[in-house]
Amino acid sequence: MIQLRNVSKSFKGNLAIQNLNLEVQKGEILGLLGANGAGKSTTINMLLGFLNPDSGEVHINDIDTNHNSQETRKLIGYIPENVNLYPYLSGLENLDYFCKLAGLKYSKSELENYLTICGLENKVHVKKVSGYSKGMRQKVGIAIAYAKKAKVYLLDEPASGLDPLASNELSVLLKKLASEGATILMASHDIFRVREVCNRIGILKNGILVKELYSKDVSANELETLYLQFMQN
Ligand SMILES: Nc1ncnc2c1ncn2[C@@H]1O[C@H](COP(=O)(O)OP(=O)(O)OP(=O)(O)O)[C@@H](O)[C@H]1O
Repeated sequence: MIQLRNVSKSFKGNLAIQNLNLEVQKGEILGLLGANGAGKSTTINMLLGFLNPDSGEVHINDIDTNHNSQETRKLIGYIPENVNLYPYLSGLENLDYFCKLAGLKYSKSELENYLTICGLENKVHVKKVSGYSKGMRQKVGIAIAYAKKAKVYLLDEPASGLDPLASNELSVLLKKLASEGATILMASHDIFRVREVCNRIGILKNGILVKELYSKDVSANELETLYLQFMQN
């Protein structure tokens, strides 16, 4: 579970996050929408324990990320927009390497299975990552988190630059992870993808959560209109 309570964060006197209260339950996918500079990455960086809030509390599964970041990071799978992998290793070798770094030793068939579950076609498991598309690298990134038994997934702009098929595959995978009990927060500019994949949506503007709603309560067009209204006011 993710919890932010009355969180504020400023950089050199400029407020990036103002009094943010946000919860994402186990099994839920929350989409954080907002323009450039709204505070989405700052929120994710506080959840990762890379930034400390000036005030308020940030918890992952009831553990404070500010004081126990090593512990909370073990619970988190972080998927940045561009997943960083070793290009001259295969997907399988990358997964093996990152699992070993985390102290996990899996058999080849277990590693293959994680990649397959995360949607990477069997025939490319042993191909060098340098030839992978962005979507394929993302699947390996998610497989690494999955193999590490992440409880919480944080995704920053996951759908950006993906073609519609890859983007749809990502949605299916995230819903599957949530159905297995993962807590997922994704920051995005993609109103339509967020509505399609997330149970709940938060709109951030200048570091303030100006709206929270359930995806089922709005059509894509209504969400777009609402979002634009907030951005223009
Ligand atoms: N390390 C930093 N030093 C100074 N200012 C920062 C730093 N990180 C973020 N900011 C500022 O905090 C505010 C929020 O930035 P943040 O990167 O969280 O927004 P964002 O919603 O992720 O934007 P984008 O969609 O462009 O990634 C912005 O005004 C940004 O300039």
